[in-house]
Amino acid sequence: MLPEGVLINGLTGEVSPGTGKYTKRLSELREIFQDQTELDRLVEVEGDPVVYEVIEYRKEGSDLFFGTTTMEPGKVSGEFFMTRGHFHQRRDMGEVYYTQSGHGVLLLESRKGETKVVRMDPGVCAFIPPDWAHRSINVGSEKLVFVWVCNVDAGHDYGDILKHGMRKIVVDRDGKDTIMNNPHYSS
Ligand SMILES: O=P(O)(O)OC[C@H]1O[C@](O)(CO)[C@@H](O)[C@@H]1O
Ligand SMILES: [Fe+2]
Repeated sequence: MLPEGVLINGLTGEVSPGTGKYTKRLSELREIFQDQTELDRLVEVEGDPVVYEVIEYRKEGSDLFFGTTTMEPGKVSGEFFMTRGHFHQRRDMGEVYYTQSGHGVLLLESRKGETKVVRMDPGVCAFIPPDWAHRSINVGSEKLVFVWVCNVDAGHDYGDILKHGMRKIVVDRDGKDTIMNNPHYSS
């Protein structure tokens, strides 16, 4: 394993050299949005738009890996495009998100049910403590691009968020991103 400088384009999220990538489209995120009828309509009319793309840089044998998440702007009945959201399988491992461009909200929730919000504006480096669920939301009108750094063993635990939702949602109210209680949250 040798050191290496990796070029990250803060406007497009391109990683050179990257070692893997995936894309999430709206139809794959159906369960996490409030208005699924409107989501189905958007998928039909807009041809299943991309919501976010993740590109990673990972080296076999390293304890750390990093990458970019690039989120498209968009809404479903006023609810902004967001990631699935997850806890880490390893409860002792956190993460770092460093925003490069665009504007977002990082929604965090502890196991005890505390909610925190960190604004994702260019230059903000967000600390995600171990055992806090995290979801990023693009509240702007351009791409939201951020770099994340994590332990390779952290893993993703999507189960709890998928089953119960998060306690808060982020919606457009009169042109302003607004944090509201999730009417569909189930404890
Ligand atoms: O894995 P999710 O919740 O769909 O969100 C994707 C984001 O989370 C990560 O898994 C990093 O924790 C990245 O791949 C990306 O920032
Ligand atoms: Fe994570």
